[in-house]
Amino acid sequence: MGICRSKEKDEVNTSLYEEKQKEAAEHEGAHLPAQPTPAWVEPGTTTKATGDEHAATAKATEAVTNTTAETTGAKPGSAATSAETGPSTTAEVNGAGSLALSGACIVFVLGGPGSGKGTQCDMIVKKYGFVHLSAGDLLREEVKKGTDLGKEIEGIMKEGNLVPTPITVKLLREAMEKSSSGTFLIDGFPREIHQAEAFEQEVKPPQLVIFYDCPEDVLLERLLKRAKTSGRSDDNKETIRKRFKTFLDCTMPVVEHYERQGLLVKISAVPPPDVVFKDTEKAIEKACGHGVSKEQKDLAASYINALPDQ
Ligand SMILES: Nc1ncnc2c1ncn2[C@@H]1O[C@H](COP(=O)(O)OP(=O)(O)O)[C@@H](O)[C@H]1O
Ligand SMILES: Nc1ccn([C@H]2C[C@H](O)[C@@H](COP(=O)(O)OP(=O)(O)O)O2)c(=O)n1
Repeated sequence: MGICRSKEKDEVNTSLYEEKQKEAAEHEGAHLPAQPTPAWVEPGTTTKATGDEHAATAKATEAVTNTTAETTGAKPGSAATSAETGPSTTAEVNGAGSLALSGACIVFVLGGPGSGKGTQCDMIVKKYGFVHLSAGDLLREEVKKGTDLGKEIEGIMKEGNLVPTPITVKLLREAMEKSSSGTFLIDGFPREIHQAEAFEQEVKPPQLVIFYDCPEDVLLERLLKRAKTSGRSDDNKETIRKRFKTFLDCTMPVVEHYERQGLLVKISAVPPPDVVFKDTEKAIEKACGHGVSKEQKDLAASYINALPDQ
């Protein structure tokens, strides 16, 4: 294995940062801002950094913690304000998970690279009006910004590896908090057990986990076809092979984890999209009810807009 991140690998950031802070204070009297402890790290449980592999994580997570406070406008009780107020975290402030999202209906959408997660999510949104959040898209948006953090993320994705959990969970939680909807499709997440634990602690557990099952030869063919138009730097043969390995090593344990919990619905992703969608519909309606369709929402909005001003 070796390419999956672990809770310990991400915790390493905290200890590296603490070491840097101490060094700076000792040698120059310089002061680095306090770093918020990730919600799942208990005080005093951080592990020691052991190699270069950890340095990349440290740099990337350090960048995200620094930009969090700058970009989020530091809402009360958010991870951003905890940078200023010490050890309190979102989970501590709100209890287990985010209070604002406690009533949300969450569906995780998993499957190998190219299994059709995005395709099915688009169809679900059209029919049921969920908010679709793709972890990969959120990370690619960061890359597009061209920031130091974006460059770090780009390097990790090009290698077919997983971006540190604190970064992905932060991006997802912020996107969820910005939305007024209570129903979310979280696509391409969690990619490893550690991500599932962090999300469940910071936000809440999912109602349903859909797994699109597809053999590698079919996935490869689809991805190579998609590569002609996607413009994605990770849609090349070498990176695709690495992504398959990451999926088997890191994400399949997540699939098995939710299967044991009775939350998983496994759907064959081999047939054409509309056939796959028939099974998708059944899974969604069983777990979340029919919800409010997009048409119903649009209709309601048109009535509200037509009301005369008070
Ligand atoms: N059921 C399917 N049958 C054939 N091709 C599909 C199917 N679902 C998706 N595709 C195609 O496969 C490629 C990968 O689909 P996408 O939805 O981007 O996958 P993912 O989000 O899982 O990476 C796309 O080019 C898409 O058009
Ligand atoms: N939870 C996640 C989701 C995606 N990533 C990174 C690593 C993945 O190879 C890339 C692309 O993921 P995305 O879900 O967009 O695409 P594929 O399912 O691989 O086609 O993003 C991550 O590190 N953590």
